[in-house]
Amino acid sequence: MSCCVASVLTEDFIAVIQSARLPKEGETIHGHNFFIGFGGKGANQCVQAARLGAKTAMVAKVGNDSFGDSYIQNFKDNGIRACGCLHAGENAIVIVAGANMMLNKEELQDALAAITSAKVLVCQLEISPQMSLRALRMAQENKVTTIFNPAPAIPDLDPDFYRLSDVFCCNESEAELLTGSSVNNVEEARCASRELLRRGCGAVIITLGAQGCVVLEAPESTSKHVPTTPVSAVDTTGAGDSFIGALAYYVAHYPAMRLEEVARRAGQVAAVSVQSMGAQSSYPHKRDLGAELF
Ligand SMILES: Nc1ncnc2c1ncn2[C@@H]1O[C@H](COP(=O)(O)OP(=O)(O)OP(=O)(O)O)[C@@H](O)[C@H]1O
Repeated sequence: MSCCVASVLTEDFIAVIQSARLPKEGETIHGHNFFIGFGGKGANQCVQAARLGAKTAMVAKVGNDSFGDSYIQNFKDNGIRACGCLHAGENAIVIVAGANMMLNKEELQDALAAITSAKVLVCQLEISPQMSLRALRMAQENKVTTIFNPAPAIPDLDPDFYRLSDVFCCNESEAELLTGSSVNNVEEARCASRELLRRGCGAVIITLGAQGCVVLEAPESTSKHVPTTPVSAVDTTGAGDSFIGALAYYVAHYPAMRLEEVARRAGQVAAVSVQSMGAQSSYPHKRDLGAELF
């Protein structure tokens, strides 16, 4: 039976509805599966990194309500240190994200120890761009490897984001918005990666769904196409976050590994995630994956 999956992503939650086909405009049809799961890009990325075995901390702001409480509980259930805006040392990976744009610089300052003692910091654009930039600066000044995911995408990205990113990782549509050129295939992704690298990042990864990703590292001028495992995809929601969470895990745990190999392994983790429904609900644990990935 053909199957459609409609996913509604809010910043914090994801609703997934499965039906035989998509409804036409104005039409009501029956779905045969519906569930709500936890979401938010930063949260997804953090959960994936934690499930692979990384010690993770989340710098986030959640509402003071039952949704916020269950959101925090979900972090705890996944072994992630989180307490609204948290203070923690000794984490391999820190993810800065937020349920809203209200995370302020005092709260970020409270997370300084967590950020500067981590091996890797991952930021997206779920908090205000100024707070993301500030967090990236804190990391860079303390030699913490930075991974920046320019999502949700904005066209007029502050140029400092490129200079503060050791790894700048985006998908096709984000690359397209940022470069102004179409990115629909490997060749176009290679061009876009050159343009993004030129803006000052240490490396660029552009993910291409079932086609894997393109990796370009400074000072190289030749990008690498890293194919992914062909799988039968059920629901690709959150695949990009699974990829980034895994990327952070491998960068933190295998610092000497070539980025191309890191991306190959992250792609294999994400390829597992597309074989079941939802975002976090589909993310594999280390125990679910082959020993060759570790
Ligand atoms: N159909 C697929 N088959 C195998 N691997 C896939 C498939 N779709 C995605 N992946 C893996 O997941 C990675 C990220 O996917 P993609 O480029 O679609 O991210 P995305 O557009 O940010 O996803 P989303 O917005 O749904 O989270 C890919 O580089 C690839 O490794």
